[in-house]
Amino acid sequence: MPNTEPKPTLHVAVGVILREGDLFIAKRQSDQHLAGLWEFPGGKVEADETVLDALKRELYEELGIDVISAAPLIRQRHEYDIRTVVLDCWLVTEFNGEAHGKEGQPTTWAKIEACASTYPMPEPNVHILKALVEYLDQVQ
Ligand SMILES: Nc1nc2c([nH]c(=O)n2[C@H]2C[C@H](O)[C@@H](COP(=O)(O)OP(=O)(O)OP(=O)(O)O)O2)c(=O)[nH]1
Ligand SMILES: [Mg+2]
Repeated sequence: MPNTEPKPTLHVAVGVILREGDLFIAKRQSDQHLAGLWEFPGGKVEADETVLDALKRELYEELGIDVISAAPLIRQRHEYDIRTVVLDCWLVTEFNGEAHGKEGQPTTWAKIEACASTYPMPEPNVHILKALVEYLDQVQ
């Protein structure tokens, strides 16, 4: 029978964490949507939160870091078969603590060029990486 449930839209706060040219990425776990792909850490924005609040909460919960400085980079919408996501991506350039996978997820610092190739990523992340490279070209 076809699924007639309306497709949910998730608003997701996403942290593009940059340190000395490398990005901090995490592997999605086997029980998650898009399992096995590498992502920029983050998670759903709750009803009572700003995106920045959600970003800070998620990066503390997932990586144990305190965000000091972050700025909006791109908002990328993508339709999956089971859901639509609105990825509200922020560039994080200053934080306290040593980022690590607090929830047992594999993590690594990766070169920008290795993201989405050596480390396979979800489709919309290609647009996020493009926005990052364009932004860095402007400011450097
Ligand atoms: N965090 C994150 N999610 C991404 C990225 N690219 C991408 O398509 N997504 C998708 C995967 C999921 O469908 C959705 C995030 O929702 P989720 O439900 O997995 O979020 P979560 O488990 O991390 O959230 P939470 O329970 O921690 O609040 O966004 C990305 O780079 N980072
Ligand atoms: Mg998450």
